[in-house]
Amino acid sequence: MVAQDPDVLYWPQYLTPEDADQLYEHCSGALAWRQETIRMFGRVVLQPRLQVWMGDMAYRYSGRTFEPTPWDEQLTALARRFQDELQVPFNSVLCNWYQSGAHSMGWHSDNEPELGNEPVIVSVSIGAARRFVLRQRSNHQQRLEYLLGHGDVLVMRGRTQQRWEHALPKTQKPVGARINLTYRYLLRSPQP
Ligand SMILES: O=C(O)CCC(=O)C(=O)O
Ligand SMILES: [Fe+2]
Repeated sequence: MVAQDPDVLYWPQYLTPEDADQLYEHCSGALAWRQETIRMFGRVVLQPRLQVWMGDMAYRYSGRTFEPTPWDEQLTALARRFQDELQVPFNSVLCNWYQSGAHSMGWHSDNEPELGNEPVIVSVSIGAARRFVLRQRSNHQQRLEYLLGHGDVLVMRGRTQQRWEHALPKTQKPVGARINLTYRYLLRSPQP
């Protein structure tokens, strides 16, 4: 079998609009959202989004360690659904809240060593639709783009994190708020 490159599954409206509405209400109200700082080129800057790291272990990226908040019941139920669907375990979820078009996520790969070689990352989108873009590391002209809407799920797996980067670009257009949940499996806690 030829390996998919990138290996991306896209399941539009995986959640019904009603379930997605309910999940949005729940997440926006019940999670302990924070606007975190990270170190970028030696400077400490606020991230252009709110975040919650949830799960069994701490997570380390961009020079910071994030201690987890305990599992939420609804987000645990979703993790079980994805485990059944994809036959791989998930023990963490990074929640991102983009409150306007000015909130974004820059180019990166989810390639921290704790995620292992070929991580399976499941991304759930709720709220306003936003562009999600992938580009090949070795050729930035090679791109793939999805408009991730309310209830959509996108899965990245195989060598996608090794060979591709992804981003959620800012937009000047007036857009509503969007919450994104990315389920991951951490092999171990980060090494100090
Ligand atoms: O918001 C998104 O769709 C992307 C989130 C993402 O790439 C991440 O959390 O690593
Ligand atoms: Fe990512």
